[in-house]
Amino acid sequence: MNASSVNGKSPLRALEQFGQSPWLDFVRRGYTRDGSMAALIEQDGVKGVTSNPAIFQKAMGEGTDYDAQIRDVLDKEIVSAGELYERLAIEDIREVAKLLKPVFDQTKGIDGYVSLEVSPYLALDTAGTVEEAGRLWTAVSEPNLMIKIPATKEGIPAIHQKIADGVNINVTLLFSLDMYKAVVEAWISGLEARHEEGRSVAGIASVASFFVSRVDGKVDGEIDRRVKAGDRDAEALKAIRGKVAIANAKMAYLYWQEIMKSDRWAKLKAAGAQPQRLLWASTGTKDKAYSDVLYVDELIGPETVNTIPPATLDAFRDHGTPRDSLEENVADAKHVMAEVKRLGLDLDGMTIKLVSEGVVSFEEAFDALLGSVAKKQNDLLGNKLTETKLSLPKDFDDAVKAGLDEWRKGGTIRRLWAKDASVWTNGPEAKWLNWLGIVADALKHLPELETFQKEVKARGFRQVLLLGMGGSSLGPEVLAMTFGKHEGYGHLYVLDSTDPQQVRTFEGRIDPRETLFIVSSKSGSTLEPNIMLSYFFDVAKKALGEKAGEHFVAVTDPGSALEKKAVADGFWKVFNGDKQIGGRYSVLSNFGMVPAAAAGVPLKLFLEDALRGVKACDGSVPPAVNPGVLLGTVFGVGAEKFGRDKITIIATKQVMDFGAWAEQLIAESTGKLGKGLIPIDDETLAGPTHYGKDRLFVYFRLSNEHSHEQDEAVKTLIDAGQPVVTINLHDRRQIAQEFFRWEIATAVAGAFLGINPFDQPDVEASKIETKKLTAAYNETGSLPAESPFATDGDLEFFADRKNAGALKGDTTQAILKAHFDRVKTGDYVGLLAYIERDRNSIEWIQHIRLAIRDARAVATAAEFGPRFLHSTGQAYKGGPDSGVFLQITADDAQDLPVPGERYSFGVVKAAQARGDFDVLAERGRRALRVHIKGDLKKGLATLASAIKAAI
Ligand SMILES: O=C(CO)[C@@H](O)[C@H](O)[C@H](O)[C@H](O)COP(=O)(O)O
Ligand SMILES: O=C[C@H](O)COP(=O)(O)O
Repeated sequence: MNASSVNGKSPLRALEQFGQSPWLDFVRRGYTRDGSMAALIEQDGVKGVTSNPAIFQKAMGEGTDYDAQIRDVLDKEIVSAGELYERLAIEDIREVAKLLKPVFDQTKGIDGYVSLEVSPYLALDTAGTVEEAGRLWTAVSEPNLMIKIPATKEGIPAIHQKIADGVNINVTLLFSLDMYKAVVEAWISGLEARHEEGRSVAGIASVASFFVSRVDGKVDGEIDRRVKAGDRDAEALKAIRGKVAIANAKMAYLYWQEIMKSDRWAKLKAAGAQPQRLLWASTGTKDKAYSDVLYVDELIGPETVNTIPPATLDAFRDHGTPRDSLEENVADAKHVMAEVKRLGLDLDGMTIKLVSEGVVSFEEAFDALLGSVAKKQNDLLGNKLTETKLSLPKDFDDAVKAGLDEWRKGGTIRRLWAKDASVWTNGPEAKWLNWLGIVADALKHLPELETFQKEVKARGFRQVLLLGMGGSSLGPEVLAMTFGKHEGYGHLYVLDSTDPQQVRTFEGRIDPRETLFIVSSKSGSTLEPNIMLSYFFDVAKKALGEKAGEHFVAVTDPGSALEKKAVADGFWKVFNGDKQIGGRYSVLSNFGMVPAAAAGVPLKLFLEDALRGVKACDGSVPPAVNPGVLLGTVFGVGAEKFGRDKITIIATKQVMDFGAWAEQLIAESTGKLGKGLIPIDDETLAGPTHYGKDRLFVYFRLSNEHSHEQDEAVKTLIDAGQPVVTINLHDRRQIAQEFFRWEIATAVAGAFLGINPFDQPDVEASKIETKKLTAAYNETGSLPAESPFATDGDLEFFADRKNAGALKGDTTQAILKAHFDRVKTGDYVGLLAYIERDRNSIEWIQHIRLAIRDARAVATAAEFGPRFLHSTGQAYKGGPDSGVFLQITADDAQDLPVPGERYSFGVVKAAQARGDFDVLAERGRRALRVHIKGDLKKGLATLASAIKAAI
């Protein structure tokens, strides 16, 4: 038996004789399950348990204790790291609560509690704390649970509220007498509020966790600093070293005794309330010069709790000195406090600092904890998640790490999820963020989509033709290209052009009698889908008569002109979008899901994959392991710090159309105010010498495709020091994950660039210019006259005065040479072709872009109008002034009328090209338009030779 035993009991067991309840400041599943915790309760008289983020970080961050439950959860559900942590923590807390229940019963609810802390991220958020405290209380649902709320300024009203709600509360991070007084007030007034409302105040337990050792840590540090600096009060300072924390705690106890004598308390006590006890926390000795049981020995007194970490508990059991120490030497304690004042030690300032440091250190512990949980989750999910590998030069990699840490410290991904516009420009961003919740929403409405899918199948459509632009067409196009045709469903075609020949080609691919037409337009007022609708409705009417509407479905925002038209024309169905989701962020909403349903894509599986992406990018997943933040940080840091703003997307064959969607997302979101990222899609891979230092490569790779050659080529780039992000998809369906991940990444990159990633001012500008021109046409029957500044055979050259002035020359080659000679290192060349996007023209434009890239080692973009106007067009006009553009227009061999309009498709396309050019010119961009007269094929061939000769 130990020398300090009392009445034959171990020092630990003896504490109860002095009215103190020892609690254990520790939780770990293995410890609970292997009987160790039960032994402490039974043999050592431990009467309660506390947890905190740091404790859980140690428990969950190491070992395999939690793997079985993690596996079990992941088998059944798709969850975020935050949700997973909560499941684990709740299970731990419930298991401990069960072990402590006998103590709770025996002590009639005085002891036997286990504490679970609200997220430290909410420490400065009253409403969030109130909500989470209530949620955790309900989720654990054990009578002997205490919810821990920190004693911050914002925590105080939450404490009041939750006590009034009848929740057991452990107030944590309490360092000063003043704050303790505020806590007591919150507790007592919370009970009073209940009492006044006639609700019972019995059985509501509370402790105020007064932190001890950290106070000495802070004060002693200051004392040491002053002594070292030769302070004239050095001796007096040394005399109180290691004594302030205990004296401070004793002052709190004196205050508690006063309260217990107050009339306010007497009333509540008479009504059956139980006192809020002081709990000594942070009682492990940090300074090795002191006794390892100092903060237990000296703070023993009636109606108190000491929550003791395991090592201190062992030490106290071994050589603690139980005695009534708390009320001992009170005069000395007062003297110490007086000395603190006299010696000018700023205890108030230090305790304020301790609170904020305490919050930060719990946040950091929580970050680490969630990081470990996310990592474990990723490991266990394996191939169910896409995989990302960064191959960045050292300085780039370091800057990315710094950027991620900046996001971690700022809690920025949580702020993004909370729709906090200060992440970007403090502008109207918050109202464009409903895409964050759209997948969960779509899953809720799955039955509606599945019914539609069944009906489509039952009606036996053989083709599905989607009419839409940009955000309304590019996502569906990825689905069509990536997933192909599904048995029993029609082939999905996506038309996003006003080129008469292109429209005609699509018309030739369908039979209106067996086609389902999907007209997609968020605004419902976009020119292209409206005229495509007029045209194809006419086509359908001719084939189906009055029943034409039954072959049409509209996807549009509620109340749009398209919705009205759809109703008036007897469309089969109208699906609504969400007005708080912009087009390019809408693929996982009805804008992607309706065509997916019509094409027979397995919706549930697709959305579940999308949900995996959502959960992986959740606000609870720390930046370093959050795939969205990671990619966005690489983009943002690459552009801002290294000038690597050409996001060059290399993809394996089966997933290559993703680039066309990503291109719009990136360019339209970030390319504004002279800043931005320029996506370079589908530019065939070459050797390192063809690339400048402005590139960042993303290798989007379906792992089961045979892409050995591409892999090797990418490796060569990495070896040559080019930065490459490799994204491995294990299944095509994981495109769904990547959709969401790239949306987050774009929003994150936007934050790094300091722009609003949800508007598109310059796209609007060209729409206005086009409208002016088509309106003029409707009035006059022709577009405003224009004349080329030069003509060479079948090629005519147009430009604004400034560009024309810089492009002097009589021959095609001379003009083109002058134009391409304006290309500098770090620039990119954009070929903007307003012609039919068919195999020949795609081959032509690819051939030319590669020739330019190889001759000038610059990035190239090959785009078709008017499609790109709703996509990269934003960045070309609003982004960095590093683009050199060659617009290509041509005579239409055969125009196509737009039913009900004076203008034709050809006129619209011409107006769009001119509107586009006018805005480029107005923005001072280096641009030239070449118009091919007569035969297109011949004209393209002439142009190709001239370009090659000019570069
Ligand atoms: O607040 C409670 C109990 O209510 C404790 O769990 C408290 O968080 C811990 O005692 C401290 O965080 C431990 O502090 P320290 O030993 O790291 O200074
Ligand atoms: O990216 C969006 C396009 O500009 C089309 O807009 P919309 O869906 O309102 O027709």
